[in-house]
Amino acid sequence: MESIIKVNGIHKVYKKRKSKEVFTAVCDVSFEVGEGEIIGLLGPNGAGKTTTIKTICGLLVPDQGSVTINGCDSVRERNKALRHISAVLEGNRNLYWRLSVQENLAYFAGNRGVSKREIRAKMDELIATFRLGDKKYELVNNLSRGMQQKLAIAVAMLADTDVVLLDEPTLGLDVETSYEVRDLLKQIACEQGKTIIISTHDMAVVQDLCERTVIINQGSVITDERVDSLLSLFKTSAYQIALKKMLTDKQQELLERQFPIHHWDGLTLEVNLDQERDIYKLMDILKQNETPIETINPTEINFEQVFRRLVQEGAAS
Ligand SMILES: Nc1ncnc2c1ncn2[C@@H]1O[C@H](COP(=O)(O)OP(=O)(O)OP(=O)(O)O)[C@@H](O)[C@H]1O
Repeated sequence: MESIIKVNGIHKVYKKRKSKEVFTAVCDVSFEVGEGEIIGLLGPNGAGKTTTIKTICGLLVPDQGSVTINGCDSVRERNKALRHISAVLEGNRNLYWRLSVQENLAYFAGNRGVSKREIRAKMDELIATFRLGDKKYELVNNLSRGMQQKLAIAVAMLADTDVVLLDEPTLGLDVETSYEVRDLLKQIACEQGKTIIISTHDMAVVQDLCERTVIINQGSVITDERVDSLLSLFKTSAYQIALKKMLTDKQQELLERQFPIHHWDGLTLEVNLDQERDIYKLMDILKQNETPIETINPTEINFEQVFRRLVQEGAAS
């Protein structure tokens, strides 16, 4: 697959104006994205996701390294590179709140070079796709956060670029709207073959939409893997154990020190184990503590657990 985005060892340092302190936000980040690929850019708060996205879309200039979009350098050939990109940064803030849905679309269509002949058809198509028909004349200010977010994504689709960058597209949305936005993104990705980078904390978005994930922690890439391989890598090692009696705090602490227990719920605990033999070790400890096991079941691991584990391992190494 041809790579349309190449991020080559980018490094970004922020300098605080007053104290002159420097802070390395991103350090030697490299990854590539193939044409039509959807990747999830993940990481805990402050990991460097937004800095990476802003560097890709030319809003920040890296201190070292480079980004190329379709072979164009994002600094030296900025305008040429940016022609390929649309971005939704910080959600609905890129909209005019005192204009209606339709007026926003018309304004941004003109702004992004959609020809006068095409504007009407393009607006109608996006209003239908994003199910904004009954809000067409509503001021953005009066829309719900979910509607505003849908409009922000629709605006990003106006220019019909090959690459779409989405920073936290489902942030602050209720479950239902989050599903709807996910479905719309899936539709756009499948039907239009766009290359999409989604920066998010929402693991369901990654599991549902992305083929691959680049995980950043403390400014560096810790994983660049297909989502399905990450899931199967950890699959067999997740267990749910139901106990017949509660553990004392001390026993619980002892177990937590030895095993990556990610969930306690009264008599049930969920644990991810590196090797099958660790389950016997854990059973042994429970037996020594005279805590009988009611049931023990391998569980289907979800992407959230995979992510947490990778970040914890990264922090520990
Ligand atoms: N303009 C700035 N000046 C100084 N430090 C900054 C600036 N912007 C970001 N940082 C710092 O750089 C680090 C990376 O920030 P960034 O916004 O890229 O992280 P993020 O992964 O997007 O975080 P979040 O998920 O919380 O949005 C953070 O520690 C942040 O405080």
